[in-house]
Amino acid sequence: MQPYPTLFSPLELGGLTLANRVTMAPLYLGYANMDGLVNKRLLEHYQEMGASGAAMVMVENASIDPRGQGSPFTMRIDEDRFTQGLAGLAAAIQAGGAKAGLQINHAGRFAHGTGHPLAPSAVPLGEMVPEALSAEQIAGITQAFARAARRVRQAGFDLVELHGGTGYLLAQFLSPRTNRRDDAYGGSLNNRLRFPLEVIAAVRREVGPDYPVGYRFLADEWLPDGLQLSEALLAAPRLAEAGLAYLSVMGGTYESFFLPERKAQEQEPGYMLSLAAAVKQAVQVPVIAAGRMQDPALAEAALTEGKADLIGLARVLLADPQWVRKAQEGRASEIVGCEPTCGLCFQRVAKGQPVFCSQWPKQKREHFATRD
Ligand SMILES: Cc1cc2nc3c(=O)[nH]c(=O)nc-3n(C[C@H](O)[C@H](O)[C@H](O)COP(=O)(O)O)c2cc1C
Repeated sequence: MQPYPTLFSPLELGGLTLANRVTMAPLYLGYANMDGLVNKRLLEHYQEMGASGAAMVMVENASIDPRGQGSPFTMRIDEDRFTQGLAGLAAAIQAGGAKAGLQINHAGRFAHGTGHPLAPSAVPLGEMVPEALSAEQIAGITQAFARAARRVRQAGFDLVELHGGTGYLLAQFLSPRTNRRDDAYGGSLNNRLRFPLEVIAAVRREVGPDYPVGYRFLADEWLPDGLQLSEALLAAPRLAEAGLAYLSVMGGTYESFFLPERKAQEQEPGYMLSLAAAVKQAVQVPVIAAGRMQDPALAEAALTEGKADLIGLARVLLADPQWVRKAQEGRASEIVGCEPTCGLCFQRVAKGQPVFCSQWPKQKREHFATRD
């Protein structure tokens, strides 16, 4: 008998039929070269993820604007010339049987590079003071999101996801901490929602009414003066009703991840599940819960208890690409776990090195460890 019947039951998501409730959550790995193009390493990795048995694979964030690129090794989707390579990535995932999605992003104040990053307001980040966006620049970025979403569709992906998590630009507008504007884009929650809602509307116009648009949603910044869950629960239905296929819930930003109390929390199984459960109560669309959903029994319970509709696996699936098959075949005890105290993937991202997992066999680690 199937030990996790709900986990392996199908789900309708924005018009797509997913074979089960497992999705690969986006995981930036720094595999692109500085040209932002899809390369062999990316194809190889995502082909493996597409064949993992997960019903959907959401490819890590790709940059919609050179001034919004998270790192020099982030994939780009800000010009038509990137579409062809991305089409290969979509096909590689779909060849394994999974639905393929691509996450698109503007990193705002967390963008890398020289000069001033752009942000809703000039709120310092350490020594760096970002440049507050003008209304014209906001309109330009909104259009860049829409054009990027069109390229996602043209590349053959089944859906697009807007990155409103990790404290990137969409989240920066929603946050009372990073959005101190006194125009129509700042102040009240209504005003702080304006930019994300305009982006969703522009993307919808560009991709059409039937193409699924998902949203990575930061439900709590986990910072005293940041966006709190109580306010996020008012924002979530507004975003969802603007035409989203789902909300993929997360907590924390680059400014909270490394606080000692948050580090301990991040090592707990299902550490973002309570956020997903709260958001699920507030919206009508499906909700994805990620965050050390290592144990298939925990994933099954999250679904049967109505805390989430889909389970997102990021490091969990990276550590063991056989997770889905092992769970499905009653071999959960054989799953190779992501080690909670390891942090190697974060460390390599921070150093600009391509990520490998400490749990991988030596040959695979060496294969992915060096840039072409
Ligand atoms: C190295 C690394 C890169 C990540 N990159 C992204 C990303 O590009 N987009 C995103 O929405 N989340 C990203 N995340 C967050 C994951 O999607 C996920 O929410 C989180 O890692 C918890 O799930 P897990 O315990 O299965 O890894 C990243 C996380 C890590 C550790």
